[in-house]
Amino acid sequence: MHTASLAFRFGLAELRWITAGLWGHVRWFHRFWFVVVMFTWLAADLLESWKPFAIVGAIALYFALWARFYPESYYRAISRPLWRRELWLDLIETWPLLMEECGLTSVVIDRAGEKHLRVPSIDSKHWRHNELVLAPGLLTGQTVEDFQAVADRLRTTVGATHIRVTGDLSPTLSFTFGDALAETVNRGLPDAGEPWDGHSVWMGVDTTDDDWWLRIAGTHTLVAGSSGSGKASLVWGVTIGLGPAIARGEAQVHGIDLKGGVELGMGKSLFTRYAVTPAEAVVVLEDAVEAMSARLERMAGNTRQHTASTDEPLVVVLIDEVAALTSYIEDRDLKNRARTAMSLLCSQGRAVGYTVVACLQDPRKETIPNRGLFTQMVGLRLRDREETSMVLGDGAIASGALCHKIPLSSPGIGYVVPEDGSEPVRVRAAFVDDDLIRAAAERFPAPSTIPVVLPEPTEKPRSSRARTRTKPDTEGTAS
Ligand SMILES: Nc1ncnc2c1ncn2[C@@H]1O[C@H](COP(=O)(O)OP(=O)(O)OP(=O)(O)O)[C@@H](O)[C@H]1O
Repeated sequence: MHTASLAFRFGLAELRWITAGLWGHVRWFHRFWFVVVMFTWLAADLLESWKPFAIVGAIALYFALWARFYPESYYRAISRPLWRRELWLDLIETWPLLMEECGLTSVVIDRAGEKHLRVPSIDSKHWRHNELVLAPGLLTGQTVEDFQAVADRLRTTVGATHIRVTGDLSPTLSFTFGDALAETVNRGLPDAGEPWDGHSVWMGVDTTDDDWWLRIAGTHTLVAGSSGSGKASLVWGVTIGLGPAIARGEAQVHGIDLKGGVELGMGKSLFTRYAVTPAEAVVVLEDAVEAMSARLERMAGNTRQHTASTDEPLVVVLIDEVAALTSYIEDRDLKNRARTAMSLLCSQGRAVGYTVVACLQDPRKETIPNRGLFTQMVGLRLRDREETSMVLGDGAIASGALCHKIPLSSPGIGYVVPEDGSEPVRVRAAFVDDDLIRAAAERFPAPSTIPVVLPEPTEKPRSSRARTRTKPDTEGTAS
């Protein structure tokens, strides 16, 4: 009895699915359902048979079953092309109105005094996953900036979730529909035997649902994001992504955690060097500068580009909350030494396999004076337009990289501006949980660690001012 009731409920659920599928088809074909019904009716009448209805019904049922049991192939073969076509037809129908409403048309008066509305043409169009990419032709006197200025109006009218307006001489409009980044992406443990290309690590997905690979070697990366924006996913994404290379000795990560070890402590064994205080951090940075200089000397005249190997590994200096080192500490000497060492690493380390990945919350010039030496920027959620501009630049904002518009509910989402200056890419970093960090630390420990040895405190030479102040005292004693 119980089994029969279960079977009945299962059958009912299936029937509901299939009916929904059939209804979906009726909706898809709503533009010409009348024609289908008329032709079927006509055929049935001519043949004096019910068979045409049965054939049309069977075809609809076939598609409904396909959608039910093979939804992915159905989506690729049927729903997506139909949806794209419908959207495109709507867009070209409303394009002149859209251009006019956004102030992108112009009026010309011919010799007879008649007014003619001129509308930017659509010179080309293609789809890239869920992105519709259009290349409108500019009217005389128009610039790409004219399109960038009304980007948000274009986006909302078209019904897209995001828009990027890029290009120097002519604009390219990329409308994103749906959000491939809406769902959290989870990171898994990399395969121990996974070969490493020596350059990049997998970090998550981009807006077209492609893999996002962050370049690490040959570039210095600054990650900026407000509190809770998901910087930890970046920090651990880089470290765990390099895990197999760390375990093989092809990469070393020197971890500097200026939150006192709260962030990096859990995966300590992944780091070849590990520092939690400003004094230790400065030792790590200065030692890295020294080793980098030695490598520079070794490479001079032999090769111009470093290749990561077990003899000469890629060294990633990973700094969480870098402002605590370059700005917030009171010890001026440490602050200046840290700034100098970071500047040297950033200006000379790229070609010889020394690279810096630094995270911070506040991207102002005062907190990170050597910001300009970072060649690759990742902007997560930021507080305002000004902060976005500081991290990614005004050009990226105009192209649609709006870090200050990333909602609080989307940690890990951000924009990357690669060092080649190409267009900003919207990305979502894969989420890393504590269990994964522990598992990675266990599976990919650094083959050797180098302890951070603080120099013995030396007595400071007394300044002339100090001497002046003590003089009356001495004199007083003498008298
Ligand atoms: N990539 C991600 N996908 C989904 N959720 C995430 C992601 N990264 C982080 N989160 C969630 O957001 C919360 C805050 O993230 P995280 O600790 O990384 O922020 P943060 O920028 O490092 O903040 P703070 O600077 O204050 O330490 C986490 O507890 C986690 O639940």
